Amino acid sequence: MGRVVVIDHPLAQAILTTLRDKNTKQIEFRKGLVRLGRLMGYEIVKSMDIETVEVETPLGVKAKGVRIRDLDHVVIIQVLRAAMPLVEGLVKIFANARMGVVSARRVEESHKPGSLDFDIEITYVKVPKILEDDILIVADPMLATGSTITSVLKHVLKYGIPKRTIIASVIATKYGIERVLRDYPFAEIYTVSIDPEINEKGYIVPGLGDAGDRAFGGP
Ligand SMILES: O=P(O)(O)OC[C@H]1O[C@H](OP(=O)(O)OP(=O)(O)O)[C@H](O)[C@@H]1O
Ligand SMILES: O=c1cc[nH]c(=O)[nH]1
Ligand SMILES: [Mg+2]
Repeated sequence: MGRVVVIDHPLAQAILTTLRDKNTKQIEFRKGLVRLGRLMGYEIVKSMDIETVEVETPLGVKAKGVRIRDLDHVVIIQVLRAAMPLVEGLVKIFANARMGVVSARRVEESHKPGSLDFDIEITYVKVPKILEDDILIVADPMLATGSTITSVLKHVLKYGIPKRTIIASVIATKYGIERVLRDYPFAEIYTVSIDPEINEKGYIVPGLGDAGDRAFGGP
């Protein structure tokens, strides 16, 4: 069942503020995305099923604890290229995840007057088999028009239907979210902010600029 989670933890909001700042340089920008990936991982874990277990400590006594079974069933897909640092953070939490990549590009020339949407060129897809117990996390820091993520999901879900489908984004828009949930009503969108606008070039406003260019130093 679809839902939207805005991570309002002050640390996440502070890191996002650094990312938005035009004076933040490449290395700090990438580090910020890594840190947000880790925080997003914590937030996603909060929604996972937990079972109670018992272990024996070196003192020979029993201690009650928990096990998060879902941690063994995570599949992470990174959308090249801007998702790479975000995924570096996510795998610190989901160390055992099976992983895949999709290379997607917004075709800037496809932007038509009167429509926000872009055609998406997908040039490489490598996705592991997705099983019914899996939690699928598709990472892409920017969810602007939703053109990219809807195209990516179309490809990825051919590899199997998971128990949950999570989009891990940093900034989303209302337009993009509605588009994703219209096509994939079961999707769960995690984000740090929902920004109010998309400009005529398809950039989120106020946004943070071009995430790929800022993380990797140019187009
Ligand atoms: O919701 P949308 O309107 O589709 O926009 C979001 C996409 O735009 C950017 O990709 P871009 O094509 O710039 O590739 P890059 O990550 O390599 O820079 C970003 O990384 C998202 O994938
Ligand atoms: O604002 C935006 C929109 C899409 N992709 C980006 O990198 N930034
Ligand atoms: Mg880009």
